[in-house]
Amino acid sequence: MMPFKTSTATRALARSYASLHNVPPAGKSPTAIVMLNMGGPATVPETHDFLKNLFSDGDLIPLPFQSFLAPWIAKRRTPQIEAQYAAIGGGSPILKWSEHQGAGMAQLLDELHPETAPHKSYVAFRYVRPLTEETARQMQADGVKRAVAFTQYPQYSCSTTGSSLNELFRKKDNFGGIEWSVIDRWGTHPGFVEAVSQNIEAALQKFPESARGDTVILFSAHSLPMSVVNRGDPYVLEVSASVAAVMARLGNNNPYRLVWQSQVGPSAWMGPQTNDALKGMARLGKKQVVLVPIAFTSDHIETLYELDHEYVREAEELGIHVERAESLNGSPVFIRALADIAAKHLKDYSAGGGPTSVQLGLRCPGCKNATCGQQKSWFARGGA
Ligand SMILES: C=CC1=C(C)c2cc3[nH]c(cc4nc(cc5[nH]c(cc1n2)c(C)c5CCC(=O)O)C(CCC(=O)O)=C4C)c(C)c3C=C
Ligand code: FES
Ligand SMILES: [Fe+2]
Repeated sequence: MMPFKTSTATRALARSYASLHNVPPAGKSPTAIVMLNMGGPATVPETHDFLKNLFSDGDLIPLPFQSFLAPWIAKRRTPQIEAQYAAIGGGSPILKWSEHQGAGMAQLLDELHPETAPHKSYVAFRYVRPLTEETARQMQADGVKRAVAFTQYPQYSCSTTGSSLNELFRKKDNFGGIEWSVIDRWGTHPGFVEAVSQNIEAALQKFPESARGDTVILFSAHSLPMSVVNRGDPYVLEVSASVAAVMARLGNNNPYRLVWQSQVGPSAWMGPQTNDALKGMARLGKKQVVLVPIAFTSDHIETLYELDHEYVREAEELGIHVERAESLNGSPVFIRALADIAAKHLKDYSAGGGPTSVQLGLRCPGCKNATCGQQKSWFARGGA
């Protein structure tokens, strides 16, 4: 234990010395902001490897005989999912949007927090390139000594952000002993809330003014298996908090519900399901709905295929007019929010704040995954 304590103390001392004496960062080594996300196949032929990596992730889907079952399930599922990526233009736009958002954020950060400039954003995906090892190689080539792991999932789930942090922990040696801190959730940040609200307002504008107040706002988030919810995963609570914050910002002028999409397989998942909720709205005589993706910051098959191709069409056949609020994608308000979140984190850290949120330290009451515990302790020591 002693070496950890010593290195944490040394880092804290160096940080407070630097902040008191305004010492510029040594050399030109950039402060890395590592944007963590799941990724998606950039082209249709990459779908199989994406699914294979996804079904091999025991933090997301623990399977018996995982290394045998994962390739088998992936192979069976590939044609159906390939067709969906083909239908949305030949691949997932997530890498394009992550690079765009990251570059905009890093540029703003140099102004907002010059003490840690230059900042450079990196993408680390969980299931497609650039995977953690590739990002680590690039960061080593750039001489990175200090990095912030910045989850791009606004709300924390052990199956998403937790999986990415576990993967960083497992691959830590590839980075060559750099100093880490973590931004693990930001689902009620005012800038994020503002960006989502503006996209909802734009969708509401598409309805005639006289009937706008009757429009139902349906927030749709990727569902979770009930086994994960009942383990004590914080995601459902945190998505609900985002919804409440957005509705408060919109003045609570419309009725709304939070519904859940994209469940996979036969087990019980969090509900109500988005498509059932739309049918329910039709049955209740509701004629206007704004559909809002709330748990993902760029377009992906769940918005472009599942929502736009399937649910919106089905709802319109039932006589409902549905407008989907745009995903955050290139929203300048959102990019500014990312920069504000990172700047505050770097400022607090320079002032002696901890490397992670207090909340990250607590494992789910039902957690049996030893890696979660090791990962949390390691990040709590700043990656030492
Ligand atoms: C916050 C978002 C997401 C949560 C929470 C989440 C949990 C979760 N997902 C699966 C299984 C699959 N997810 C798949 C695709 C997929 N998942 C998300 C987001 C969350 N998942 C997105 C954005 C995507 C699509 C990626 C893209 O298009 O860019 C898939 C693959 C597609 C399919 O086969 O249907 C699976 C499988 C589980 C089991 C889970 C919680 C434990
Ligand atoms: S599953 Fe939540 S901390 Fe391990
Ligand atoms: Fe998923």
